Amino acid sequence: MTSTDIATAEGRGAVVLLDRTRSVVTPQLRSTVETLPGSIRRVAMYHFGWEQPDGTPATGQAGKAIRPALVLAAARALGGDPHTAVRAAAAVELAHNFTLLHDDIVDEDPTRRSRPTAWAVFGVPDALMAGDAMLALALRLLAEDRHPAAATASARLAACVIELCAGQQADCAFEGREPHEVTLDECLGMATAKTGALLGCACAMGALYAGADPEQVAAMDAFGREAGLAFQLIDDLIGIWGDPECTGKPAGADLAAHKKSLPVVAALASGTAAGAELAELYRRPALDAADVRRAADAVERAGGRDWAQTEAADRMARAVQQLSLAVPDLTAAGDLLALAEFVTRRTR
Ligand SMILES: CC(C)=CCC/C(C)=C/CC/C(C)=C/COP(=O)(O)OP(=O)(O)O
Repeated sequence: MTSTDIATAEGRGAVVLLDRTRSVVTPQLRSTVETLPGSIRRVAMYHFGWEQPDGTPATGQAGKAIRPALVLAAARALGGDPHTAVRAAAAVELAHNFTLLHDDIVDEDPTRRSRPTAWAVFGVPDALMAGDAMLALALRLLAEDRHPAAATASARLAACVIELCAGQQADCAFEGREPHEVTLDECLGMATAKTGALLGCACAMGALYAGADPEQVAAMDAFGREAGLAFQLIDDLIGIWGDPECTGKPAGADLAAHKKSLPVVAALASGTAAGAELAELYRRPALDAADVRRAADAVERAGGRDWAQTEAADRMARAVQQLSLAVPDLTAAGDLLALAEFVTRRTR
């Protein structure tokens, strides 16, 4: 296999690139997860869709693999060999899945990737421990990697996970505040930490594995963060208006959970009558299906949906600007551009 086989989607789009990434990274990911002991292994194998809860084989969705694709594509864009970054790509995906396992517990989400969440099947303690073990696996993969960039990449991933935890903590703290008390700037900062940081870290790790200089690594990180914020904005729109067939979650799930997502906070901050209507709905302890539809309509009328779409496009423009600092000849960065474009037009 050549480096072209593993990280290029030129002319074929991000879907092909993500497929190729999964075909290269999944064997590393799976063999790493299979080293886990007993019931922790069982939970992790179920979470990735490789096994049923009883341990029999399954063919469920394992995730889109956006972050490992970014690692490989960033390495390639800067002249590195993506094959040398496969462990790093698997490490980033493990860290991402640690956050998903914990996030589902915190949010009490019943479904992920169109099946019951790990905590809903195995209970909170087992899902919690499987998440912890996944993070340890990520760091072990890097510790055992003999690539010269592995130690720096490991420190970067650890710092990123701390930032993710701070972002998640801020998100939880927002839930306990009155609707109008959360500002849009606070919310953008939270989303950058909770989501943007890991996409930035994935790009920076790819750059490190390509032997890039510190300025290029920083620009790659900034590219990933901006693209990550666009990704979160689209995720928030999907959380309100996503098709349950595609998302595997009930319509308006984020509104029913009173989430102060970016379109919601933009609507609440709009000073419009629709924003006030939304605030009134959010003060109710529980929203039925009709309330959820009214809340979605209020977000739209208050301009939250349009704002999020415009902001996502703006963040993508900033991402491309940063990318051009890391890779002045953007024709070498076609895969990264394809992935960035993919995250803003995805439906799940
Ligand atoms: C510390 C802690 C618990 C932090 C929580 C961070 C967190 C879960 C942020 C949300 C990020 C996000 C949009 C995930 C979906 O990714 P995706 O659509 O790429 O998922 P996939 O892998 O299923 O495709």
